[in-house]
Amino acid sequence: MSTAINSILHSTSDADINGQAFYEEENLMQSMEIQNLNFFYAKGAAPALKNVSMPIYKNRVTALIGPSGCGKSTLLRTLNRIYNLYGQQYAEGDIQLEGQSIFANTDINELRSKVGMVFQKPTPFPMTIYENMTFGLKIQGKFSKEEIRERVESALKRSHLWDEVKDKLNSDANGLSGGQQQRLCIARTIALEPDVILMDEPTSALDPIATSAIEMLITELRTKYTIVVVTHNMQQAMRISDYTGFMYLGELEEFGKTRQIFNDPGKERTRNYISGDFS
Ligand SMILES: Nc1ncnc2c1ncn2[C@@H]1O[C@H](COP(=O)(O)OP(=O)(O)OP(=O)(O)O)[C@@H](O)[C@H]1O
Repeated sequence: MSTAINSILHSTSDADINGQAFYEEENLMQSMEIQNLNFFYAKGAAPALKNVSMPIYKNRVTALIGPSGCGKSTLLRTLNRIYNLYGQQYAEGDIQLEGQSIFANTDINELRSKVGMVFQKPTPFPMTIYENMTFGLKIQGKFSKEEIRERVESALKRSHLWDEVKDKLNSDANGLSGGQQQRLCIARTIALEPDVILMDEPTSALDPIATSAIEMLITELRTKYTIVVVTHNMQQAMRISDYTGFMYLGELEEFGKTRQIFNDPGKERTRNYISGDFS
């Protein structure tokens, strides 16, 4: 399947337990496409990802689930080539972003501004709230002061943080609560206006109220961004994602609409995992 043919008529019509067809989606676009991807942490090492192929649909939330060590974070980290920071690690196969290979002639900074990342633990830089927001924008070197100010305000508003921080933009970002710090990290990513936002267990360090705020934010953000989220929390995957990939031992065992994966998985192993028979 080529990303050049970006518009996909998704015409499955599997029935749910009540006999309703609810898996249909029309005119679904692909933002990224992972094609026969293998990943190695070192030369000669066993692959951590084996022949993974899957679409990442535009303006949808895709959850990656699976038991510990199955390769969820590894797969996420290939999508903006963050693994390139570590010398020996390499990927084989291809990943396309808007129809272009991210491996061919790619300016890595440009890729990372198009495919932003939010980590498990909130990681504000040791700077003020405002400086956290402007850091990436300044590195790009193409925005006026006024444009930067506008982007900061707009991203903080979209992340529902503006009202809480607008009077203390020059305070240390580490003075914010964990949930606020994570929303700041999301806002910082959004300020760069990426196409895709990668989130690696973005709520696992947060309490239930902060978790709920981030989940609502993710659901809202998908109107503008494509989101890929790694989660161990099956309820969370069901609440926030449109598509789910179940991984097992470095392979993509099953991929589909979240409702289908959770209501009517195609594979015994997926069924066992989501019903808690192994973790
Ligand atoms: N830096 C590394 N060097 C070598 N091997 C690694 C490294 N990081 C991960 N691995 C291995 O790659 C495989 C996939 O790990 P990965 O962290 O992607 O799994 P995961 O599904 O995200 O796990 P978890 O749910 O526990 O976070 C595992 O076998 C792991 O041991």
